[in-house]
Amino acid sequence: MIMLIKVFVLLLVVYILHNSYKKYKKLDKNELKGPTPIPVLGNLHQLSSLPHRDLSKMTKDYGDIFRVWFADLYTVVISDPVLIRKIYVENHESFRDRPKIPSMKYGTYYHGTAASMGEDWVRNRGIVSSAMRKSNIKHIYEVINNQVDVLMSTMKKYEKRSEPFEPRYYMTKYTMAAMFKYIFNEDIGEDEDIHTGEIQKIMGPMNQVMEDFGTGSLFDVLEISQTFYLKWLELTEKNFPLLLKFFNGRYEQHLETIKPESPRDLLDILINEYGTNTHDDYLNIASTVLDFFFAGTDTSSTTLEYLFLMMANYPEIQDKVHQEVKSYLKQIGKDKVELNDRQSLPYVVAVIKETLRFKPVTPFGVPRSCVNEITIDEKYFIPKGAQVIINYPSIFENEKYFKNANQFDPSRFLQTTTTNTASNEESSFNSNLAFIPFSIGPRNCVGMQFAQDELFLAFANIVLNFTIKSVDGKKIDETISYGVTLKPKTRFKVLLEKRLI
Ligand code: HEM
Repeated sequence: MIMLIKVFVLLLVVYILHNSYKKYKKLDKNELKGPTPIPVLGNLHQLSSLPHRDLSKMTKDYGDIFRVWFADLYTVVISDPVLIRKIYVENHESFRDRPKIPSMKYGTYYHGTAASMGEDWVRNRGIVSSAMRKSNIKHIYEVINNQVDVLMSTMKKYEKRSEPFEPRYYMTKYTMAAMFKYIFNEDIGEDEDIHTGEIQKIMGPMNQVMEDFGTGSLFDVLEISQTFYLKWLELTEKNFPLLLKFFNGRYEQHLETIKPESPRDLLDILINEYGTNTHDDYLNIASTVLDFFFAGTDTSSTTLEYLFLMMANYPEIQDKVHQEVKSYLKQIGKDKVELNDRQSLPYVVAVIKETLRFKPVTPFGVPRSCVNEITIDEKYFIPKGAQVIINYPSIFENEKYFKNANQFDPSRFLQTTTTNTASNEESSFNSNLAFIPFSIGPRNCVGMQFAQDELFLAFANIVLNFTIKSVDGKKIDETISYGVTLKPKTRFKVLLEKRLI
């Protein structure tokens, strides 16, 4: 027994020595600065329940680009838009991959859009971008527009009954129903309960997956446990199989009824583009569909939830939005906002942008990985395999780019100075070079346009029709809680009053 303990202690000492050597050895003369790590945990012990805040504080000590150790994962944190451009745009090829950690691998095995790597990603991204173009703007618009009608009808019922309305529930339903229609050509009834109907079949397991390993697990970033953790997920994790089962039902139905020459929805287009010959084709289609649900529902619905919160807390801004929409529609003789009205409603767009800035939903976006060692600007060395994350809240709170950054002030987006080098689609939205909620470069958010359309149509029509007020006449708590998305800590309700159009 004593012998056994001795062997164990010896192994532990060797492990800690080896682990420390890895963390303390000098990598390069241009090595990034960062807080001193401890063996095994690295800097994890320095992170609280709001890690983006802790990393923002570290920016003050170590600069706009620094390194932290998430246990054994060397991580580069960037908080400066100029550096992000150098990395994500000018050196895109060196940073286009995702970290090879169990939670990224499990489930999709690096298939689809969000988790694939290298040339596979180039092909997948090409297919999904082309599929989105083929499903054409008019179709996407119709999908979203119909969901706005359903939403307005529901909200009117709440308003008539003077019953408090819960934005989180209905904004989830709105973005989920839009996704169901866009991907499966499937209608979600106005009366369907998201906790018991079709939506729940995907949302339940999806939320559980995000809760279980979406925000990272120690086993994910400890080298010694990675193989075991992946195996453990494969053997015990129950939600991803449920997601695949849900997808399979739709996939089989589509295969039986598809007419390749007239695709009905995104799934038909993906089947046409990938084909159905190999298991890889199947995994790419399944993963792409699940990526859209994971990346494209909670992000948009949480932003809409924040829009309700901000409108209730800033009634004068809400009135200004209403006035802009109302007087414009009066001029052109309409009673509903459509997508082609966007150019004529700059304040509506400014309020959406300011909400994305003031309450960013993705604290770190989706992490990237460095493919080959590289030195940026001849002074920032990034080793091969390093994880790279953007600290979005830190950029959006930077006074250098956003004056009076701690104030909710949509008017900052009315004075536009285009000083960036982004693509046309990006630069028309990112009028301030630091305003990059959808990331930048070739691997930015593929659903950026979809999200903007969803937000614009819902928000403009809501504020046109209703006054949003807090239930008790006081300000609603603006505190956030950390997760895959940053959400309002309190699940709030609002009162809706009818506006005279
Ligand atoms: C407010 C809403 C949204 C925000 C703030 C947002 C933000 C982001 C960010 C920051 C990334 C990471 C990009 C990178 O690696 O640099 C991303 C990726 C992605 N987003 Fe969005 N997103 C939103 C809505 C959507 C929607 C509606 C969809 C689908 C229709 C979508 C689909 C995706 C996909 C598939 C990726 C992975 C892209 C790739 O790896 O090539 N997102 N998003």
